[in-house]
Amino acid sequence: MQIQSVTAGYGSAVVLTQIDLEFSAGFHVILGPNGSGKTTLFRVAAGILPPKAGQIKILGQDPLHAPLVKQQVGYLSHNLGLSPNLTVEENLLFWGKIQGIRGVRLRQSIENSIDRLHLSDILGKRVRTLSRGQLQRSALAQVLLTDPKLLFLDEPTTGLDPAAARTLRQLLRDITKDRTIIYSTHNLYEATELAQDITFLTKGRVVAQGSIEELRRQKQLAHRVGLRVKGDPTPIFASLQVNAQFDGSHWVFETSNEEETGRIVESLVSAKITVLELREMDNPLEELLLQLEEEAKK
Ligand SMILES: Nc1ncnc2c1ncn2[C@@H]1O[C@H](COP(=O)(O)OP(=O)(O)OP(=O)(O)O)[C@@H](O)[C@H]1O
Repeated sequence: MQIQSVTAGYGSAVVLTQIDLEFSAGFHVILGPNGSGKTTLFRVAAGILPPKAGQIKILGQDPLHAPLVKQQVGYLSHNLGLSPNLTVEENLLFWGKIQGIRGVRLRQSIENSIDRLHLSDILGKRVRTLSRGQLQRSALAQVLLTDPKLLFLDEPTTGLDPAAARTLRQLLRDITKDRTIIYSTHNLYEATELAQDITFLTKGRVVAQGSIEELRRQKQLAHRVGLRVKGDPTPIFASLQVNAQFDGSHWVFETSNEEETGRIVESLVSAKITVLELREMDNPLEELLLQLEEEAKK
């Protein structure tokens, strides 16, 4: 999907300014502070909110001129879009009919959704009686009913316990193939785990985009690496001019990229130092987010 020179907002207020983005099949994460415009970007990109300027292309078509293309779009919003007084199954049936699915095809789609999202135990429950995790799963089942090729998921794991969030992430990984998933979250661990690339929004503008490695290079972020070893690594660190500090369990040092880390580990192993553990000491996205927020204040 493509977002071309888009400016958008509400009434006279401009929220997004000159956004140019292109997303191919795969998993794309949008990060940004509260109010930076992530939901607004989703609403414009999904063809719900018309842009003030610029153009959206979904599978090559502008949803404002070719509204049928919106059938290829699934959008899981903050409010989840379920009717509270209907049961989960009634919601699925109702949504399927609104989307023009009927008969055997509707039954099959509902069964697929029930299977994928483990809904069989709660099918007969009224939505207003569901827990947060059950709500999220039901809403996602509804979104997936039409088998959309383009999925917008606005903070889908918010409010889920760690096990439920992990289950949902696993499911999303399973369905990514052949789909474009655009995903917003405030959870940096989740972003690191899932993202093929990351787009940072600040004050309605794209301030950085790329894979984590690309962003690290662009913003010259150092890797802070911790090594737990058996043996004395200090002679090797000295010969490689690595300034490593022992923090009580790990030798911690900065490297500029993964290749350099690899060379240090190889040297240690060649010198018969056993490497018990290698870990990244900081989440690079956290560093990046803080750096971008600082830059935005200037
Ligand atoms: N329906 C609306 N009418 C007017 N202004 C709105 C509307 N929805 C959002 N805004 C404003 O647009 C700006 C961006 O909001 P948006 O919800 O897109 O941000 P966000 O990055 O998704 O935030 P969060 O991380 O808190 O969910 C905010 O200043 C918000 O007040």
